[in-house]
Amino acid sequence: MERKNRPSSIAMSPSLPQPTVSLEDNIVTARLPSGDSCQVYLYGATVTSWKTSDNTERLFLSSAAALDGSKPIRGGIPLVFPVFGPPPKDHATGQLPQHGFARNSVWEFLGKNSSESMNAKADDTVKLDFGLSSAMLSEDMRKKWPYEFGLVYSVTLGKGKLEVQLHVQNKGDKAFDFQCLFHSYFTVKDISKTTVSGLEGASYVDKVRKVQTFTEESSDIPITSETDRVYSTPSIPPITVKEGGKDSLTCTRDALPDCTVWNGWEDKIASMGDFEPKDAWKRYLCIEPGAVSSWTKLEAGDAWEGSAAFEAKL
Ligand SMILES: O=P(O)(O)OC[C@H]1O[C@H](O)[C@H](O)[C@@H](O)[C@@H]1O
Repeated sequence: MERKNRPSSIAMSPSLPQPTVSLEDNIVTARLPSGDSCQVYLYGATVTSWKTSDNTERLFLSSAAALDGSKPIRGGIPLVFPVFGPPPKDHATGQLPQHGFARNSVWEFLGKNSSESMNAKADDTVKLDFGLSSAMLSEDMRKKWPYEFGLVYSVTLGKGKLEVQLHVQNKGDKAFDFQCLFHSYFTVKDISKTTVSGLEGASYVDKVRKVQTFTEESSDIPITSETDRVYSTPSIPPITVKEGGKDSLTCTRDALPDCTVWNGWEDKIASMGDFEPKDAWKRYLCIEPGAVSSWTKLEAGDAWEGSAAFEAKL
């Protein structure tokens, strides 16, 4: 018997606009139907751009940043692993470069995962995964840090939001210590009208005042001179950047007890060859969530995960 084409009894949901993701010239670009977008270089898995739907660039990127893989990218979100700052000479990371090797290694793009596939109504986030393992390091770097590891770095773009998450796995047969941090450079309109709240009561190491430890007394910290502080906030409250008294960005954290607040101010920025334009110290602030005030020990076979979510408010 001849079968007639009949309209399907299953109602087809109208197709929703989807996030787009492209990989071109070793740069991954993601865009949401809302207009939010981000860009990630495979070099360092460095997020170099995060734009919200109003087309506002939320990350500061130096116009003199090396984007050719010759040195870490100045601006965006360089990833610090397995050591923050100059490595202590008496530690297993002692031979590594400042801030480790993650920001100057070429990562692999592992693919995207949009929320649409899990929930047909949601088309407003896309997760980009990047991988780096010991086998991908140069021989020189493997000698300097001879541990077997696997990193998965996930960057999730949402409406007005960007979340970064690092998963660290010890794939070898000996334990290792690490530190990690998201070295995020945010744009601000005017540093003299910018304050940071959420750190009252936290202890901090002040690198400008020759590495002394203090307790933060201010509920709203103004940035009025060179600032380079590593705050330790075990209770992990949200941190808020305010501009002209209004919330412009919030940062919530998971498993990251520390946060560096850095602005090099006029003289230090003048001495940094890859930081341009020279007056841009007035228009950026680094808020760097991480786990850096002590070492995280990862036993053979164990894994660890930490994340930070940034939400644009203005
Ligand atoms: O020049 P880099 O190695 O990228 O470091 C830039 C800055 O990173 C962190 O914020 C440190 O706390 C600062 O002391 C350092 O100056």
